Amino acid sequence: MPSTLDDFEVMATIGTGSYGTCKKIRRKKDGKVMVWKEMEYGSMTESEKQMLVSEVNLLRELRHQHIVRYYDRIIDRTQAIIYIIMEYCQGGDLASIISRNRKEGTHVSEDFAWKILIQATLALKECHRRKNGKAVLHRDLKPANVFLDAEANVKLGDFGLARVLHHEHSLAQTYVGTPYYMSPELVNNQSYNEKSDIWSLGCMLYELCALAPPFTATNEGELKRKIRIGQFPRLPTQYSLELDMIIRRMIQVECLPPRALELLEKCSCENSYVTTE
Ligand SMILES: CNC(=O)c1c(C)[nH]c(/C=C2\C(=O)Nc3ccc(Cl)cc32)c1C
Repeated sequence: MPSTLDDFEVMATIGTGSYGTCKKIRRKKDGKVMVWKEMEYGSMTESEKQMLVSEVNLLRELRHQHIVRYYDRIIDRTQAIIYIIMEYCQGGDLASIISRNRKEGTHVSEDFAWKILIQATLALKECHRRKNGKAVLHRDLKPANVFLDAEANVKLGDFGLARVLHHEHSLAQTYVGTPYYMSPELVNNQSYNEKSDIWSLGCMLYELCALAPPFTATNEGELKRKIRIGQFPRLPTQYSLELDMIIRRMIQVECLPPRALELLEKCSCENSYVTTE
C-alpha cells in the first residue's frame, strides 16, 4: 500500500537543504520518526522529471549503514511536489558542527576525524561499486550533506539528486554558494567521476579539521587557479601527520586521488584504533 501525506504528522522544519525543505515527520501508525525532503518539480522539463524519478529509484536501492536510508516517496501532482521519505539523523549535519567549532574556537578530535573519514569512505565505496553498470555518484559532497545518527555515525545524504538539479538546462534549482570543493576535472570542464567525489570528500574532511576549505577565493576565477595549483596549508598541528597525509592524498592535482577502496586499505594499516563498522 503506497504511503500518502495523511499517513504522517509534520513535527518541525529541520533544514532548507540544497534541494528543498527538510521536515521531521512522525508516521502515525507506529510513531516512527523520519524526515521527508520536499522538492518542487513544477519548473522541471519532462526529461529532468524522468531523470529525477529514475535517480530516486536508483537511490532506493542503496542499502548501507553509512548512507541515509530512503524509505518511500509521495508525489503530489496537484502541488507538483515530490516528498522523499528518509531516515532521521538525530545528530544533524557536519556543517552545524563546523560552524559551532568556528564560533567557539574549538576543533573536532583526531578520533572523530578518522571516524568520519573512514565511515564516509565506506559509504562512497558502496555507491561507487557498480550495480548493473550504474555507479551512483554523489556530485555534491559537502558538510551540509553528511549527517550523523544518535551515536555520531556517518549517514551520507542527498545522493545523486545533484545530477538532476544541476543539469545545465535545469530551472528547478539555481546553484547557490561558492563551489569550494570543485574538483580539477570540473575546473578543466572534464566529466565528473568517482574520483571527483573523493576529491570533494577530502576537501570536506580538511574543512572539518581546519574549519576552512583547503582552497578559498573571492571569485570563481581565483578559486579555479588555486585548485589547479593544488597547494594548501597543513592541517592544524594538533592533527597527526598521518591524517594530514591521507587527506592530502585525496586532494591531489598532479596524480589522480585514490579510489575509495585504496583509501580504506591505507586507513586500516595506519589506524587500527578506529573501528570502521
Ligand atoms: C538543525 N537541523 C538539524 O539538526 C537536522 C537534523 C536533526 N536532521 C537533519 C537532516 C536530515 C535527517 O535527519 N535525515 C535526513 C535525510 C536526508 C537529508 Cl537530505 C537530510 C536529513 C537536520 C538538518
